[in-house]
Amino acid sequence: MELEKNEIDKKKKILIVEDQFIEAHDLQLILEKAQYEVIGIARSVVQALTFIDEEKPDLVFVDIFLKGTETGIDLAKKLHEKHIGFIFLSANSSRSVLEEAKKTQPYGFIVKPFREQDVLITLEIAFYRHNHGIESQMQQENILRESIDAISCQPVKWEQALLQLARLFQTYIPFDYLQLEPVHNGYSPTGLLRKDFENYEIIDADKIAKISGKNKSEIDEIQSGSPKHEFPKVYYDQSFREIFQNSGFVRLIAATFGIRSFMVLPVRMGEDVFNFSFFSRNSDAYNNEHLQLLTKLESKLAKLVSNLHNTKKKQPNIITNKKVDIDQMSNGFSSMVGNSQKMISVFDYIKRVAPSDTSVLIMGESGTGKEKVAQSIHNLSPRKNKPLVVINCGAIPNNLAESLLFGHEKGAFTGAFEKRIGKFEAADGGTVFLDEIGEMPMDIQVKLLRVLQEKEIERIGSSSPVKLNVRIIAATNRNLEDEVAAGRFRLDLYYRLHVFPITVPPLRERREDIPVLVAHFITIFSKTLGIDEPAVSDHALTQMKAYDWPGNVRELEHVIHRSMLMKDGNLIKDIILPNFPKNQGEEKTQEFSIKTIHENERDYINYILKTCRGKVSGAGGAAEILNIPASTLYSKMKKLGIKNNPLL
Ligand SMILES: Nc1ncnc2c1ncn2[C@@H]1O[C@H](COP(=O)(O)OP(=O)(O)OP(=O)(O)O)[C@@H](O)[C@H]1O
Repeated sequence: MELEKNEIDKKKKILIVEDQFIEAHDLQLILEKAQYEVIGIARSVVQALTFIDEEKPDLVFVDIFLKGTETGIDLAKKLHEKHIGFIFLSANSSRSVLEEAKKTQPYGFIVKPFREQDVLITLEIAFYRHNHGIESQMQQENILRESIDAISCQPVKWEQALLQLARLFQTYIPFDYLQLEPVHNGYSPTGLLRKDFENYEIIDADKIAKISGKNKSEIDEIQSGSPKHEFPKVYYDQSFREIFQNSGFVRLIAATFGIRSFMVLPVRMGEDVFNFSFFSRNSDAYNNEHLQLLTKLESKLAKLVSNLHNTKKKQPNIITNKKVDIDQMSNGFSSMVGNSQKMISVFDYIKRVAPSDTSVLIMGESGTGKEKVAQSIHNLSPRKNKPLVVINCGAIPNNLAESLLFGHEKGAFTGAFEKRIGKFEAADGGTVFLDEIGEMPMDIQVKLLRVLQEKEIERIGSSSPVKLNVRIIAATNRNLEDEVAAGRFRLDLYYRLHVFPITVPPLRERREDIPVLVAHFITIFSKTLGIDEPAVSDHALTQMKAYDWPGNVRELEHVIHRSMLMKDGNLIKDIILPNFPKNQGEEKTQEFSIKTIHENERDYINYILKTCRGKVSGAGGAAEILNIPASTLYSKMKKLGIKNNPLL
């Protein structure tokens, strides 16, 4: 960890925010002994902010529970906005507090009473994460800059370039609808609506008119009557509700595509302004980091737009409203399928993390596809032509673990007749996938930490370490935080691995994926069995969608295999489902997670009503936004059992 040691040599400035005198003092002694400069001890958030303004600290230790009206979590939110790293100190590790605290993105947690070594290791990790964060932000910016330049220089059509841009942005700034629109020249936008992981539909003004049921002149009017965006801004929660009320245009887009947050960057090109608007169906899709990244790209985007605009003028006959396959390349996803929003997010994360050397921690229940995710990351990385070595940490006998992972020299122990290369060395240049990392023995965890930190291993019986270049991907179906709390997993290792977490959702939370997974497994098994692909009856599909899938995708795979062996003719009529009691050990949210049209309609009306604070009729009311008479809305609400609460 050379980087951290050098940084420590520069005497990092640390602020302690802790109202317990003895604990604050102990911490100060530990830090000063380790050559950190403690700039002060604040007893409250107000005091802390004064210290922060006067002497910008490099890192802050924050007690979660502080005297006064504001807690350590309130301070953490402010530190996050100021890009100052912080570590929480807490005696209380209740899950709800931990969840709240985690949302503020701390660099670490220390549970009181703390030991000196816990403090120092957590600090090292914190500085590593801080530097790593800055590094990866710069990497993202560089990749985007270069790629936008590359798109600008290509002699491609306007829509093709936009699709490339959408694909590029999606990895760094997620969106469901991206719109590029000149501000002064009437309403002639080009929008891209995400259909699934790789497909976008081009939406122009005619299409918006068609989908929203308004004519073009009405839309022009809405557009010209809506406030213009002067500055780059993120709109979510309250600010989204306000702009929703004030801007007919935002209401139109939100109602047409089910949008709940957005971010806009006005790109200036001389007198002209061109808005880049990213819309999402998630209410918390965008943050200030996204905005900063986007703002830094303004000049590149201006150049791109002026190039594209010129191309567009020369090509009046562009084809719009066409579903375009954005990525003709093979996607590298190790034959993973899924088109639910949740799996599309997983694919986005994979694509984003694959090119770097960042460690990845994949979490999810057994059989959800964690190993597939690891394979995909490897296949999409520059290491793809080097080995991917899979190690099942739960299956290694304790006494053999070290030799198996790190190798041994000849004669290192009784029975070591020959020198043996360990799994890590075998993966040099490639990736090590540590499956079931939660089951790794404690003494091996220490050695793994060393591989991660110092990038070297030592074979048993050898006194000289071997330098290694491996990327670590780990997976677990256990809750590692619980394992840490129970003393079975090292906190420092957890933080080292948790740099880029990906959670693979259980199948019961993405039942929309069942038809594509079924089709996928049918194709595979038909090939191996040498038979024609059978059809699946509606009844069988309904059975599968209603089942809880405690064994996730692996269980679905087995069920399809069994059903194909027992099928009647060329049709799978019934599915033989294992006799698991429903809800076994798992929380069950709904009988069917795929919603009916009525349920969707009810959710959407409820959402609009909430946005309009319960106002049904008149200007700015839900009926106006939904573009239906108020009487129709009232009868729909009655039919769908919607009770309006004007205080919402
Ligand atoms: N999205 C997917 N598309 C296609 N096949 C999948 C998908 N997800 C999982 N599978 C298949 O389901 C089976 C289980 O997947 P995998 O082994 O990756 O799960 P896992 O989460 O690593 O399981 P475990 O926790 O038991 O190690 C495999 O045969 C895999 O090919």
